[in-house]
Amino acid sequence: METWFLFLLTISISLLLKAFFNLLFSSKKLLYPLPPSPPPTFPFIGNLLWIRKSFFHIEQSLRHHSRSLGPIVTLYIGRRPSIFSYSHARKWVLDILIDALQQKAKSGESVEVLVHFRYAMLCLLAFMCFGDKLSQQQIKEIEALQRRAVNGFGRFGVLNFWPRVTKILLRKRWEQLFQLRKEREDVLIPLLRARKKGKDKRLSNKESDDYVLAYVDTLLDLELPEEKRKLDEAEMVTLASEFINAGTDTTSTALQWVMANLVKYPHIQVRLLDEIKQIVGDGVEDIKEEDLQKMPYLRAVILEGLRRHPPAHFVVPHCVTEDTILGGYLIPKNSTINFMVADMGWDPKVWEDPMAFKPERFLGEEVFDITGSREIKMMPFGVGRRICPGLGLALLHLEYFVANLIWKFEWKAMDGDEISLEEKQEFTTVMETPLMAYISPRKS
Ligand code: HEM
Repeated sequence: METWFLFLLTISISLLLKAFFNLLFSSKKLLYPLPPSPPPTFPFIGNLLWIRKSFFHIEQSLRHHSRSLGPIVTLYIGRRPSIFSYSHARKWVLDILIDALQQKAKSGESVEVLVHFRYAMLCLLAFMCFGDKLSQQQIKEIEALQRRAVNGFGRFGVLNFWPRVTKILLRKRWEQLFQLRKEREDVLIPLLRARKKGKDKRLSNKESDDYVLAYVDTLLDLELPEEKRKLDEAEMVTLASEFINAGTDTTSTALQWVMANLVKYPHIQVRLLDEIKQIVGDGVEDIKEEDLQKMPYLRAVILEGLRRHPPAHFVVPHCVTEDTILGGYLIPKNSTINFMVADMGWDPKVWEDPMAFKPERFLGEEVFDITGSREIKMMPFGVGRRICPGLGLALLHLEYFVANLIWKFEWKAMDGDEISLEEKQEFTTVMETPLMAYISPRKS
């Protein structure tokens, strides 16, 4: 009798709970549109992609149906005759950066460089994305949104799991997520519409030097091949902000690490300056992009920076598409895997004295293959078909800004200050103690 009673009690409680959850789900306040459930075949990665979709509002599963931002960015970058096409934008951003640093140099104060690097990269990527020089106010708005999104990665990450449950238990967090998305649309949709409106006028001006093909131009033209439809505004906002986010923090973090090492090891700074001087001679104002290719030591400094301090210690999670044996272990189909990017670059079996900053290890007969297509000794941009599509752009930006920063200023640590290379995990792996440097204009 007692068992029978317990059984009935359990059933009743379950039904009550079910009714309660149903009520909650149908309550107006909680009515956020959930995208379709995660695809069944990829239990974990499916959830990850699904949450990205819900976060970024790509309801029509851009990524799942073999579309992804990576190929779209590659498509975009590939459509320009060369990445050098944005030279004037880079020069514009370089001037903004140099002006800001010059102010600081005049005041004699030390500079927290990351703030300036981030702002400069954001101006540049926003220009490439929307095709226009945005005002300081617009850049600040995008920056604030970006910081909130990036900082929210950890907080919102938990919503990957059991979304139906977290919708009840972490209701506030879901609200914040959707609020963030709305604010982002409020800022970016007007930029998108302005670009769309000016399209015909721009196309009639296609042959002029001022013409630029912006990332959003390609999104406006794009038709999803499987679904035979154009992207909607929310999807474009998602992709535009992912373009900006993916390129800003990574590049400015890498730039900070390289500059920190050049401050810490003045002999490397001097050697780099000598190389630049040898190529461009005295008295030139800026280092031009076409000069960069003649500077092997500069390339070596950048590569050593990326080896020793890769901004991403992991890649985006990948999924095994078939059972695979690796190092004697079976990795079952559909497992989520990742790669220890930083540890690969620090492997003493591959790199001599791996924790030391020695750019000369990259000076040799052969040009180092950072894509890992011959052998993988390090992979700061990932490898294979999901390799970072911004790789070429990132290397160009790093070389261009480092060369000009060293050409224009002497960089020193604060008196008696030891530059600490301790790391801290944010969206990227940044310096725990941000670089504070004294800079003084070089006498040409
Ligand atoms: C120093 C700078 C950069 C570093 C270290 C870096 C690194 C990476 C890494 C490790 C990945 C993951 C690759 C994988 O999952 O296998 C990635 C993906 C990506 N990166 Fe970069 N990146 C940088 C700059 C850029 C720039 C400038 C852009 C574009 C403007 C960009 C756009 C992307 C995109 C769109 C993806 C996703 C690719 C996909 O889903 O297939 N990145 N990046």
